[in-house]
Amino acid sequence: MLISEFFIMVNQPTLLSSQLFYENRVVEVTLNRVMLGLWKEIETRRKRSASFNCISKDVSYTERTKHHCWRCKDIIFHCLDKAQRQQWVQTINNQLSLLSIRPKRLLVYINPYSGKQRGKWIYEQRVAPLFSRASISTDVIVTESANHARDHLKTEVDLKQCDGVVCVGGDGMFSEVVHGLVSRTQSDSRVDQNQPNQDLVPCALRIGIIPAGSTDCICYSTTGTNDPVTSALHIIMGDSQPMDVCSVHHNNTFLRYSVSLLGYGFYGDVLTDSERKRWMGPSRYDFSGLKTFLTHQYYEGTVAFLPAKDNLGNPRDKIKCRTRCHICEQGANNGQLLSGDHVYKMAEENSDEETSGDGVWRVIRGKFLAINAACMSCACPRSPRGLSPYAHLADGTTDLILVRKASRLDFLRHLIRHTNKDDQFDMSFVEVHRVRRFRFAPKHSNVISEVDLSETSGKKICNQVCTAHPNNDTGHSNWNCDGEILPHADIQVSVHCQLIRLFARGVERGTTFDTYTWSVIEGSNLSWQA
Ligand SMILES: CCCCCCCCCCCCC/C=C/[C@@H](O)[C@H](COP(=O)(O)O)NC(=O)CCCCCCCCCCCCCCC
Ligand SMILES: Nc1ncnc2c1ncn2[C@@H]1O[C@H](COP(=O)(O)OP(=O)(O)O)[C@@H](O)[C@H]1O
Ligand SMILES: [Ca+2]
Repeated sequence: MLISEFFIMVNQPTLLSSQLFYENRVVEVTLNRVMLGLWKEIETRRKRSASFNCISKDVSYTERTKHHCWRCKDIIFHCLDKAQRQQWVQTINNQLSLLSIRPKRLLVYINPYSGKQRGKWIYEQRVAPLFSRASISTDVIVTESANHARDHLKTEVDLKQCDGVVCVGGDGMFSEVVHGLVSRTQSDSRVDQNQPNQDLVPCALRIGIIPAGSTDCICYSTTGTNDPVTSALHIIMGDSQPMDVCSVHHNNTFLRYSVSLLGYGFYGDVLTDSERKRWMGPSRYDFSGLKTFLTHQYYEGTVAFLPAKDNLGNPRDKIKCRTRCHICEQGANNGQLLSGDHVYKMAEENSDEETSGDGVWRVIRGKFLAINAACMSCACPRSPRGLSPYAHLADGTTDLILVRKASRLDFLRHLIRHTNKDDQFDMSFVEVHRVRRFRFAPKHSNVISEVDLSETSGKKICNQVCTAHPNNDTGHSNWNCDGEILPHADIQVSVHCQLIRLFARGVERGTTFDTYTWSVIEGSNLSWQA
């Protein structure tokens, strides 16, 4: 018998209690009602013994490299006789069948070219054996070209035949799966994605990420690590983490969705340059990053944004998004309130504020080294706290970071702060706002005057943009949208609160809950503590 997690809560009704043998000692083992586990019977040479394997978080969690990592651990008990073993096997089996949150059938897409091109190896060697031990059946597709996974999900798959979709690769591969699933869900529900203000229908299936990419920011920000085994165990356990998705439009035409970084200026230029250097693997970003830094290009334009409600905090409040985050809960509640009542703030007469049906827009013009929107922290191995360390995964907002023109040295100081504990926003040329929607128009935009004419705020903002700087000709940058280059610089962005769900549970607080430990208590009793 093999159990891969044994999670026992105190004060729960006891289902089964027996004296078993553990490492040559007699121990009292109690099975409580709340027991999460995966298991299957295994052949054992000793007919009168049973073995339990436990999934627990790695007890060596104090080592920094092991932080937030989960590992498979084994505990072996020996039973007195076959009947006792069968009773345990059956009781646990019954309990497991009640855990409907755990996926039984998964659709897996592997990008064989992600990162260091080890996606297939990582899946086959480290993940597939765990799925099979958990009795999860899989349908595995190794992609043959870009957008293979997206188009397959959009048109071909019978989504009712699986309990979740797994992508093996980087942020780009995750983005493909998100596009496939979100678009499919909208077309099945006859929702038009081209309307920027359209409420979208949430996706029913959860998505799992087995990290094998170059940045792995989405996996890292939702689990606290980029470890494939940890991700596999989150999938097996049936964890669920809601996540915001930004829709990006140009001229009332849908362009793309984004879940992590939307970056114009610095990150757009890094990506544009790095695409030509894919052969370098993940280090292309460092190379292009250095090159872009030395180029030190700034861009002129106008940003207009709709601030988030005050109860969602602000990007510098030091409240981190953690498992079962209260801010994200508030965000979801706000969303429900707002759909019934779009006006939450009275218009104020101010030349830099525009009113629309759902609040007060603020308009900022300037010369920017970078304009970044982080819908989540964007923590990744390169920047363990991320682009916006206090951004939330599922609050319905994105943190809009405006980095104005500054000296090379100051910009370098700002960049370096992404890699240490210093506050990257505490600099005179950087400002950050928590927003629900925003627009950007580069200077000299011809197109923006046509943007969303149905909306009062849109019209006023566009007029301002088009008349403010009639004769400048600074070049445009590109938007980096989760690692894809957007074809337009003029964009409108709306955050859709909790549009998708991941097989993850967010980053957990501290270390006490991180570890499931067990101990043999004096008198040969065995108990577990969470
Ligand atoms: C001086 C060191 C400065 C380090 C600054 C690091 C900031 C890193 C923030 C990263 C945010 C990542 C957001 C995620 C984006 C991904 O969706 C997206 C796609 O990922 P995929 O290829 O895996 O599919 N990835 C990206 O767009 C890559 C962005 C990575 C940017 C790295 C920039 C490195 C900058 C180095 C500057 C060096 C200056 C040195 C001067 C002496
Ligand atoms: N079989 C394939 N051949 C070429 N490109 C692919 C294939 N499968 C997926 N892609 C594309 O590769 C790009 C990068 O994928 P990703 O998994 O994010 O790797 P990385 O993190 O190294 O950038 C994505 O834009 C994705 O659409
Ligand atoms: Ca968010």
